[in-house]
Amino acid sequence: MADIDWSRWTPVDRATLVFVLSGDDILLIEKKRGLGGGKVNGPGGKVDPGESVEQCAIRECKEELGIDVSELEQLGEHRFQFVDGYSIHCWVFRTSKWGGEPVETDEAVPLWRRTDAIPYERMWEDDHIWLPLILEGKAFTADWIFEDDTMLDHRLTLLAQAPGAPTE
Ligand SMILES: CNc1ncnc2c1ncn2[C@@H]1O[C@H](COP(=O)(O)OP(=O)(O)OP(=O)(O)O)[C@@H](O)[C@H]1O
Repeated sequence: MADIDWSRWTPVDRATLVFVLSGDDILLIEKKRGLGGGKVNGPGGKVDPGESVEQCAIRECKEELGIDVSELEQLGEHRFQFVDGYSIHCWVFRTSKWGGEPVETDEAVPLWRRTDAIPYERMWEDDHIWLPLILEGKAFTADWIFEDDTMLDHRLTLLAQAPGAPTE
């Protein structure tokens, strides 16, 4: 963390991640392409110009899985810095309200898993550190440094309430 001034940090991209919870189950995706292609993650993607993070979360769930999510709870905030210069500010939501049946699309394959059997070995290296907090409904902000797929450093802070909307 030493050589990054997080107070002046501005991301190249903003993005979202959404976790749909249903009883003991969580809805994940096998991402087919783009950043993290081949990995398991939640549905999500880059925020379009003029769009709020919540609007992005709803749109990405529709595009990637064909479902309509609502009552999104914004719980987490990630600042991912890659050593090649790329960076992404990611907003994490959870919900137990959705409509429709998840279907495979050009971007993703739906994957229901029990929350006690999340396939962390197929996910980004950071996920096992913070996804348990999302399951518990705990709010957090976290900073991460990655070199390609390898996590070099991180700092995670639990919050008393959800992180606010992006300011940049
Ligand atoms: C480094 N450690 C990481 N750990 C967990 N999740 C990570 C992540 N790094 C990126 N992510 C997520 O991966 C998605 C990529 O999004 P993104 O680049 O938009 O890909 P996508 O192919 O959908 O692009 P388009 O929006 O279609 O352009 C997006 O949800 C983003 O938050």
